Amino acid sequence: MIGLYTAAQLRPAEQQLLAGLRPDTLMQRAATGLATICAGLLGRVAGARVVLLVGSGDNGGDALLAGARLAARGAQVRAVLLSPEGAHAGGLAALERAGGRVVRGEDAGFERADLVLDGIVGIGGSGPLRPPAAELVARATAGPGLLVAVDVPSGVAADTGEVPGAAFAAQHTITFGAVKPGLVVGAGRGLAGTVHLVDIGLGGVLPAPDAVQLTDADVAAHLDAPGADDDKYSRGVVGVIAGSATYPGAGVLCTGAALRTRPGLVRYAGTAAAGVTAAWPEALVTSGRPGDAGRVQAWVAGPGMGTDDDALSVLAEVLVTDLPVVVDADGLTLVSRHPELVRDRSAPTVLTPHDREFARLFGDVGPDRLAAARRGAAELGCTVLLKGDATVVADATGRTHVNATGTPWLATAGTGDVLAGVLGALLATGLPAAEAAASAAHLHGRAGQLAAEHGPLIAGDLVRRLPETVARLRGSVG
Ligand SMILES: NC(=O)C1=CN([C@@H]2O[C@H](COP(=O)(O)OP(=O)(O)OC[C@H]3O[C@@H](n4cnc5c(N)ncnc54)[C@H](OP(=O)(O)O)[C@@H]3O)[C@@H](O)[C@H]2O)[C@@H](O)CC1
Ligand SMILES: [K+]
Repeated sequence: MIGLYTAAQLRPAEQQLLAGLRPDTLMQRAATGLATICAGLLGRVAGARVVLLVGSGDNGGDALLAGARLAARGAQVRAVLLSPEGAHAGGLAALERAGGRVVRGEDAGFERADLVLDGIVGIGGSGPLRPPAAELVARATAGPGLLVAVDVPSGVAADTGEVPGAAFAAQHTITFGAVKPGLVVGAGRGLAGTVHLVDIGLGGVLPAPDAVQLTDADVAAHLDAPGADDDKYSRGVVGVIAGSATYPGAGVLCTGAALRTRPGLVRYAGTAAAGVTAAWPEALVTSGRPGDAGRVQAWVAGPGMGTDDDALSVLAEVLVTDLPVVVDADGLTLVSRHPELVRDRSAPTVLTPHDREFARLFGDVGPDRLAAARRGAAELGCTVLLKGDATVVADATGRTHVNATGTPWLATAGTGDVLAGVLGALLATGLPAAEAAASAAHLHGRAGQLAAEHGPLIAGDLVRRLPETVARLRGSVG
């Protein structure tokens, strides 16, 4: 698991660690890591042209100290100071001792730079990047140099990923102590590039993280192979309510995804029964009501089920049970009209909205996607899986996951139906709702990445690739 930490969590941890150390120890560690990674990115340091963008806080100090190390190895380092009187004195002295130069913006030589290091603002930033900084960023990023952000790309809110104005669009972000949420979620994710974490020794003093990202190993732990004592019932039976006689596709995809994730038993109830059974003879189907389907351990309800009164009564029948339920797509539209169906439940419910569905349920998502998912989960006492470039899962206690897998190719019809089926299969095994939802998002993203290796993908490709995805995840942990 990778912990994500806000500035308010990091600062006291840094102070606690510093209590037993020389005051500049952490900055020196940060700068050493920064210079080492920049050197690796440059390949050849001697003669490389490096430009530093330097704000007046410690973020600028990091850039200056790393620049000094690169200059000492023969790089031609120029520093542009946004506020000459405020620049970090120790960093400036070190840079000049190593042969680096302070220049005006117009003399920076951005057009010939090999690497631009953004030390304008880090976790101390607030609000949109001010005009002088924004203008410098625009000029620096128009050149050919590799764009590397120190700790956080300037203009990105470290805690949330909000980007309220201009920002440094980094190809790499070298971050210190812990990954910040803003590097992996929301608009900030798209500006951070590849994130490199430099250990500055905070490990023993960090509190519980603000949010976490699952790794392949975390998810593989939930995908164990059947044991000798397992039968088709003990693996968790999923019930699927999706699709219709006219549009059976959602039922076919959702049922297939559930079968391909945990091939135990999948029951289908609804008017797409004939289409589902034609595609998946392994599923047990009924064209009747959910109550006619037989016993299940979890329900998935919603994809393509419609939003009329019949659909509402079917959804209500499932939501009054004391079983875990995933509500997706049309089911979410119905819940937005009847939130009490979810609020009154005591068994776990997972809602899986995209932004427009979320807005109908809880109001606009806004720029802080972590806060939005938590707000929705608290409001209805459920787990919210907010789909996006980086899907966010929050439960009613505020525990939050940010998904780390996926590909833009997943933005195609039917992939949500597949995710719902995967999630239902994991929920039916008895996993807590938040773990099931976060693991499903991870697995779905990995299936998308695998399918995309073979060219443009459609939702059915995800279903086909699920067994291999599961095998790879399990294989990755030996
Ligand atoms: N703490 C530690 O132990 C360690 C910390 N480390 C490093 O320190 C960094 C945090 O340093 P920090 O606290 O000095 O804040 P920082 O990010 O440099 O920002 C302050 C500057 O930004 C400016 N500014 C603000 N908003 C702005 C805007 N919208 N647009 C433009 N400017 C804006 C603000 O200007 P002012 O408001 O003062 O005029 C001030 O100049 C952290 O990210 C990491 O890199 C590492 O070395 C590891 C050890
Ligand atoms: K920065």
